[in-house]
Parts: sequence; structure tokens; C-alpha cells
Amino acid sequence: MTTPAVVCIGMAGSGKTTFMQQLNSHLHAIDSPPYILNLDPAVLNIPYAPNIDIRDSVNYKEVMKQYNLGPNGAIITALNLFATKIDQVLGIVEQRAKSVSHVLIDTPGQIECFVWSASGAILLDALASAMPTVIAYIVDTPRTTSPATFMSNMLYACSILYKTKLPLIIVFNKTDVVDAHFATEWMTDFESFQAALKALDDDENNPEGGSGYMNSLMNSMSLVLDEFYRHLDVVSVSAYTGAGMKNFLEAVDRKVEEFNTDYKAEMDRIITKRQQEKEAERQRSLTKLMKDMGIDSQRTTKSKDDQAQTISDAEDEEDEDQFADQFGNDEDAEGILDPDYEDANDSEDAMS
Ligand SMILES: Nc1nc2c(ncn2[C@@H]2O[C@H](COP(=O)(O)OP(=O)(O)OP(=O)(O)O)[C@@H](O)[C@H]2O)c(=O)[nH]1
Repeated sequence: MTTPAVVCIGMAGSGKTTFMQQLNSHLHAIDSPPYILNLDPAVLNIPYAPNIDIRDSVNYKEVMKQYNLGPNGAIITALNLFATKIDQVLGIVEQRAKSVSHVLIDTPGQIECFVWSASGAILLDALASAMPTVIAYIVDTPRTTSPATFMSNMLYACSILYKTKLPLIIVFNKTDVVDAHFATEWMTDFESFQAALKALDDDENNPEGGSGYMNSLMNSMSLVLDEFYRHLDVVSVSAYTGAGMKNFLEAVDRKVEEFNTDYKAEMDRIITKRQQEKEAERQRSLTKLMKDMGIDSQRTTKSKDDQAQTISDAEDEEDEDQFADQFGNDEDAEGILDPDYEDANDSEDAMS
């Protein structure tokens, strides 16, 4: 499938939801409407109409009450509950994606709840195995003008790239307030960033000026980031005015190409693993069923020398041989879900 999925990730208040709204309007205006998923269970109002909304299947407040959780724990648990439905959701998305230009996904502002949770990984893996998937990391440009904050933000983006292994676009948002030129310059010209760091250090009145240790750390970090920047696409947008949406879509196209050439092999490995896990699960259920029905297990594991009595017997043997080749060790086929996921599965009350 070639319709790309764009997953919007960004710190709280960076403008993900507004960006999604603007992108949605832009795509409608150019007559290529997207399909939209909201994965933020705690959001109150969404200024666009999502096609699939996590809030329709998981009641966030009920999750908080039932599990006695705080806001972040409840977001993670809500995502876990939603992940139990991923096969159904993906089936619908794959079906609908055929008739839309893009699949857009909004995520919670608590980045770690999504990127670092088991359910976030399951959702992203499932998505990337079905269609080219690109991360749009939304940055609040006016809040990133100091070199130290800028570097922290870029390190966060780097950790997302490292964790998801998906192509990443840095989206400098709110450029109607502050032009992102300073940021793009820092990313392309190492010396200008060093100069900004030095100016910060020389300014005695600036509380962000660091100690000798901090300065040397920031210098080393900026060298590491220089390598990270080479693999990125950077765009400046204003989710408020709509500026930069065309550039963003062009960047998505470039990243889709990169996904197909660089990331597909890794994704294919994940698909194969998932198929093996499914097959192992099927086989486990079959073995259990046969045991429950009192069918002699010897018959299913008879030696190759035994003569097949019927055609179906012969086919069974073939299947079993293939299975044995693939799953000599049952442990290889253990489920990909964490225990939280299993626990969440037990709870029907929080899910409507
Ligand atoms: N000036 C300006 N304000 C923006 C822009 N994009 C978003 N905002 C404002 O920034 C604030 C946060 O925007 P949201 O879209 O709710 O941010 P979010 O990242 O979805 O927030 P969470 O859902 O809490 O993580 C709102 O007041 C928006 O109006 C922009 O491009 N320019």
C-alpha cells in the first residue's frame, strides 16, 4: 500500500492538534482528503473530525477511577486497551487508506506515554507494517530560541528516531510568531551554533550560560547532533496561518521514498516475525484443542517414516514439518505484548 501514514508527535502545547487541523483543511482544499486517527485519550476538544477516535472505545476518566491511576498512567492504560483492538483498527485503516491521500495520526502530548510504552510500539509497528509511516516531530519554535533548549529538543527528537526507527521530519511550528531561520541555520552550519553557544556563555547576565563542564558537554553534543541532522527533513510551518503545508507534504513524499528504500527491509523482518507469532499461536491453540478432544498426540507427531493414510494426512505432515522448521523453539514465538497489555485485556468495563 502506498498511502502514507503521518504520526504527529510533539511536546505538550507544541501545536500537534492545530497542525493536524490545518493539514486536514489543506488536504481537503487540494481535493485529497486524509483519514484521521486520534490516539490522545485525554484530549477534551478536537478542532477536526477524526475518523477513528480512541475516546470512542476507551473512557479515560473511567480508566483513572478503576485502576486508581494518575493522568499519565491512565493515558498508558488507555493506549494499552486500545492496542488490544489494533487488528480491527488496522483492518479498517487499510481499507479506507485506499481512497485517501494520507492517514494522519494525532498522539498525546506526553510523548513518553506513546513513544516509550509497549502499546505505542505495537501501534507504530502495526502501522508501519501496513503502510509507509513517517514521524512528524512538531517543535514549538518560539520556545526553542535558546541554544540549550534547542539542543534539548533536538536530543528528544533524536531519541524518538532511535526508538521508532522511522523516517522523521522536524516541523518547526508557530513560525508566525518566530521565524525558524535561526534553527535551520544551527542545523546546517555547525559554526553558527557554536557561536550562539559561545555568546550565551559570554553573557554573564544570562542564567542559561553554563559552567565549563556544561559548555564542553554541549559542544560534544552538538557534534553528535550534526550527524543526526543529516538524516532529517526540516520544514517551517505555521499551524495558525497554514504557511508551509505544501513544503511539509513534499517532505512527506521524500520520507516515504526513504521508508521504501531504507526502512522496508526492517519492517519486512517485523512482518515475518508477526506472522510467525500468529502461526505459533494458531498451532498452540490447535494442539490444545486436540488435547482437549482426547486425540492422540502421537498421531500429530508421528515420525517421517510413517506412511500417510490419506491425502489430508500427508498435507498435515507437510504443515507440521514447515512449522517445526520455523518454530523449533516455542519461546521464539512468544507474544509481543507486555503484561500490562494482558491485564488490560481482562478489563472490559473501561472499554465501551
Ligand atoms: N501563534 C501560533 N499559535 C499556535 C500555532 N499552533 C498552535 N498554536 C497554539 O498553541 C496552543 C497549543 O496548541 P495545540 O494544537 O493544542 O497543541 P498540542 O500539541 O496538540 O497540545 P497537547 O494536546 O496538549 O499536547 C494553542 O493555543 C494553539 O492555538 C501556530 O502555528 N501559531
